[in-house]
Amino acid sequence: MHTLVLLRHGQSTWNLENRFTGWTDVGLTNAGVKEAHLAAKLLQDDGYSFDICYTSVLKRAIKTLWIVMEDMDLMWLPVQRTWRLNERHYGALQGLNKAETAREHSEEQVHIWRRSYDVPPPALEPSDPRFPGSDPRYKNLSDTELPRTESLKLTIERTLPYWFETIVPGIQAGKRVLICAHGNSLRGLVKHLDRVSDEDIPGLNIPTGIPLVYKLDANLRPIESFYLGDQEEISKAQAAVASQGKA
Ligand SMILES: O=C(O)[C@@H](CO)OP(=O)(O)O
Repeated sequence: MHTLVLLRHGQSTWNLENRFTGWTDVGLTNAGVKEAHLAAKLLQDDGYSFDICYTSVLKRAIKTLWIVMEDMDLMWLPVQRTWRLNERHYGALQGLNKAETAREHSEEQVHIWRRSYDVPPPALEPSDPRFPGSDPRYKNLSDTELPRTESLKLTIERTLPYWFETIVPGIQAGKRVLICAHGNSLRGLVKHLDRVSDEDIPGLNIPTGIPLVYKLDANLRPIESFYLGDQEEISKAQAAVASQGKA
């Protein structure tokens, strides 16, 4: 049996301001830092440890991972950063307040943009400063890889190749893996692991800073999965994420 832990970064400044974030590289709030410390404690108290960590190239996930590694005295572990674990690119919605957007375009429309499987938000123009084309961290991406917007489907299409080519061989070789990433890049991974249907995926919300443990069989099929911590608080945190798109 293999153990895999998924962790969404702690609360970011734009989570707090309820803004569509996507590839915008915002930092953690003090509450987000606390969440990362608590995640480390939950992992340590239950005896988890890791051999390798994966994260995105966005500082809210990297910083969360650093805190967890430091608290667990695992700062020596190898860390691989990849744009393929970045948050889904939110296109022209990046920076807008979710509740204001719901008031302007309706809650139904915002729910479709946030949670539908294959409807991408409005795309950015390449001349838009939010387009990642001139950011040095993405200089090796091809024109087709550089997103102007992403649905969950498109996010999964760039995340899963990394999962299969890089992460899976490590797990199969017996490595205990921690993936510290984002709400929607992790929703894509959970959709794949749990075979969640396109119809059911809108109902899946991943809270910030709470370790999600998967026990996987030899074929990497889930035997069980569970969040660490107070289950009532976790349900509340999931409901709070779902309601961020209310007017
Ligand atoms: O804004 C975002 O990038 C994501 C995660 O914070 O939001 P949502 O939960 O609305 O997909």
